[in-house]
Amino acid sequence: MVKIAPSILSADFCNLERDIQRVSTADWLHVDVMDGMFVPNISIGVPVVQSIRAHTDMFLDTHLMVEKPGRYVDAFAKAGADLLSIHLEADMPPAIHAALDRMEALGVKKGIVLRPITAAEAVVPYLERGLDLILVMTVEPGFGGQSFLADQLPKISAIRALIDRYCPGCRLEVDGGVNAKTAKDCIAAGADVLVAGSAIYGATDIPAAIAALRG
Ligand SMILES: O=C(CO)[C@H](O)[C@H](O)COP(=O)(O)O
Repeated sequence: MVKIAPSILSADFCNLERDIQRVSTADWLHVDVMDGMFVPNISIGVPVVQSIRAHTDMFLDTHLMVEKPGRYVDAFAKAGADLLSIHLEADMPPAIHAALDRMEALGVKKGIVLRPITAAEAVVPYLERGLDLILVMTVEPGFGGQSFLADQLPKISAIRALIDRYCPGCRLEVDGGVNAKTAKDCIAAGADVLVAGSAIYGATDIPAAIAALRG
């Protein structure tokens, strides 16, 4: 069953509670945290996640686009994130493993993320530790509203094969430029969680847009 995760990066931050309610037919809420260092944009941080948690029961799928993400695992877990995903490019492998260990200790679900430049094989050292999610970026992280990078589809297929073999139960998420058309390609390649910002918040009929993404 494919899960749809609207990205609140495309919401109106002055009306965030309203915009979260508007996507209540979706499965997860995707929260993009950007530090202005790992990516050239700054979005939201711990206090906003804490406020969101107080206003919704939706699963908070929290994507940390920050350098040295291990520094923030405790704070986001305490704020109420259900899942934290961290970029493999954001620190050295021992520090990534330590951050994942910490998520496990805190009882928060754990994920890893790949920028478009990072090869599928980079996930291999993490597979047997029982990840909850692998996120493949299909745009350069940092901004919503970009075009889907179709050259990432073979990577999605390759990671699907690795998950099926070594990490069953791990979700495979795609983020960036996902719309009703590209969603079909992502699902065909093996994705089972789709993040979408513009395609959902830019639609006049949001429940219909969410249904269209499900296929
Ligand atoms: O992580 C992101 C950007 O770094 C966003 O979640 C992503 O780009 C979603 O926006 P859109 O669907 O408009 O492409």
